[in-house]
Amino acid sequence: MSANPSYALEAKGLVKRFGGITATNNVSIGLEKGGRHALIGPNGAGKTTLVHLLTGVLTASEGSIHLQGNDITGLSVHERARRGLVRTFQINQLFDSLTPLQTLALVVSQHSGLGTKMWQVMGSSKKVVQRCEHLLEQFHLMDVRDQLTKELPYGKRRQLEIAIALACEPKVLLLDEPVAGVPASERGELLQIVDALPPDVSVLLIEHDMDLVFSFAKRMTVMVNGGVLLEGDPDTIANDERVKAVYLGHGDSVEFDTFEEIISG
Ligand SMILES: Nc1ncnc2c1ncn2[C@@H]1O[C@H](COP(=O)(O)OP(=O)(O)OP(=O)(O)O)[C@@H](O)[C@H]1O
Repeated sequence: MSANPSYALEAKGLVKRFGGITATNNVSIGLEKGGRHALIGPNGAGKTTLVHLLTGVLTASEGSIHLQGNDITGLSVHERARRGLVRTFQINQLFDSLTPLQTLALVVSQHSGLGTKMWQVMGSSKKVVQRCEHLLEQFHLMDVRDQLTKELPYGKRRQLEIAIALACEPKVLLLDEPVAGVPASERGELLQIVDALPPDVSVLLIEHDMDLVFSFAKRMTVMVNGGVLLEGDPDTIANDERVKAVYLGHGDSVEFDTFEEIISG
């Protein structure tokens, strides 16, 4: 199946069945090159399943996925990441016991094909050092660069997660709930960082926080019951009665309150 050349990432007719449950039902989505696209929908709508299909964690029952015009439907997670499809992950225990500088040195040197003996690499490769410093600055981590990650405030950990993803030089970044669990006092810095992501990186944001969604996205896809209810610009989404009804129907108070505020302007 041919791909639309204006899309960095394009999924067509994705279906995922788990026994009798259809978690993703004929989903098509196109992320423009350099796009800022949000994927929203109530709990159980199928967002996580779709992300797993896009990244290759799950294999689609039907449908196709193209990255930069190339068919990646049958490729592994690793091969998709190597081609530039990167998802943010929660920091694991390995990174917890390192500092942000050590973590980024490890990721950058591995990504550059220099291996994981980071201190040798740090000492010998000016390129790795410069890239780490740039990332630390870009993600507001300079002040905590030498602190153990497990001791960082939660907001800084989330910033490091995005920095790790960017260290892999993605063409497409799947940004998975970047502000989930971050206290209000630490959100401002995180929002600035998300806003300042490089314009040439196409971003698909999966998020429940409607303030972030509406301040970030130029396009949105709303999923319900495994399918796409509507795709459009933020105004179209905010003013659509069906979208409003979905959020009302699910009675999710946090989403409903913020959504109502946005709709009522
Ligand atoms: N491995 C699985 N086996 C069976 N059913 C599954 C599996 N994974 C997901 N589902 C079902 O698919 C549907 C979609 O779930 P999914 O987690 O993708 O939704 P979601 O939109 O990400 O929800 P949330 O916002 O709560 O994370 C749900 O009904 C869920 O129970």
